[in-house]
Amino acid sequence: MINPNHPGDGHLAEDGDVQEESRRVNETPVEILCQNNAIVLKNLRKIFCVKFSLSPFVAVHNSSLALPQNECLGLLGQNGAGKTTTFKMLTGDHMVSSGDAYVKGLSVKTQIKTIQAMMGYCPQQDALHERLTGRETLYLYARLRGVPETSLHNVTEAIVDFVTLRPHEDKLTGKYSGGNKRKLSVGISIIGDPLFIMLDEPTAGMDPVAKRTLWTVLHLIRSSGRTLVLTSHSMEECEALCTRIAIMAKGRILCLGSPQHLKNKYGQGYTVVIRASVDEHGKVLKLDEAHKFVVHALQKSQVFATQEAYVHLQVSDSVPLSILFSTLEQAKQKYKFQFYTVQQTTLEQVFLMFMKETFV
Ligand SMILES: Nc1ncnc2c1ncn2[C@@H]1O[C@H](COP(=O)(O)OP(=O)(O)OP(=O)(O)O)[C@@H](O)[C@H]1O
Repeated sequence: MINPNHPGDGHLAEDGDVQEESRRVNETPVEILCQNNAIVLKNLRKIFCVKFSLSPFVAVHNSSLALPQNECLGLLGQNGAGKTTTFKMLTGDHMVSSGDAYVKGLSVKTQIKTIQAMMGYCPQQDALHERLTGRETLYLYARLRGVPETSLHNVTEAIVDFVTLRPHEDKLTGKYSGGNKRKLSVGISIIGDPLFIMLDEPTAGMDPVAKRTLWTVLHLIRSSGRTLVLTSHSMEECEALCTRIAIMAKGRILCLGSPQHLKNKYGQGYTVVIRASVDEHGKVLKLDEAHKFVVHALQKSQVFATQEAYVHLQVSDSVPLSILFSTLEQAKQKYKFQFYTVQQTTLEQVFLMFMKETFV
């Protein structure tokens, strides 16, 4: 994807929605943007000076967006896309190189202390003291947050239940599993009922039950008028929690919108998965022939990924389902593959397609 607006700068193209949002944010005075939005990024840029390298490294290129209160923004992208760097400029962990970001109308460059007082933060690496128990940790952070002594017990008890740490509250955090450490870190971030909650990969390493419980908690928190920003590698998590998703690559926001909008825009059609047969020596049989037959017969389809005995095809929704199924049945008879599945494109597939297109 070539972007004429950024010559020599990675040549990645932002989609129309991102360009429109950037134009709107950059042309509107900050005071007006901040009246209607909880968080505003205005040409936010981060450059790192790299040791032993003459050229500085641009980790985040001029990001601009405005997020209304009571929304949850998900930053998605491959490793090194610039999610954490963007995030850390909002929390004050990284200095901004140029541009600015505003939280409730306050600049992260000049008013970060006031912003931090309104913000809960779950960093990517758990910042826990391993010789304190979970309960002691919550007491410590609640005191630091300024929770009155008389409320300490109730506040910490509620959080222990919220993040399902009751069976582990009196164990030393140094003995916690990775998932329980994440639960405690998320618990710390919601102490004091902050207006803004920043979560860097909040559910990494959690089991599926704990994850879903936490999604419910975060959903409730957002419904009560809080604004959330999270980074995640889980599309399922973004679909469950985020009202807006920004997909990043090489320091740029490439597309922006609600999960449904992104699916409608990029995920039109069906994903077909074919599982080929395998002989007694583990050799995959006639997978190439089978998908070539299907792609040729359907025309509006393409191979999206192959993996051992599986091939994933993207099929346009202009192909009638009757034709799609009869073609797949014919191919199944002809090439004797084990089975096939047809499903509507998910957000995960949108993301993978986007990344594939971006990095070819
Ligand atoms: N302190 C630093 N000095 C130099 N380069 C850095 C620094 N921190 C991050 N980077 C670089 O900036 C780029 C973006 O990193 P960042 O941590 O924001 O990515 P990410 O999208 O959060 O990735 P991940 O999903 O792996 O956490 C990477 O290429 C990284 O190597």
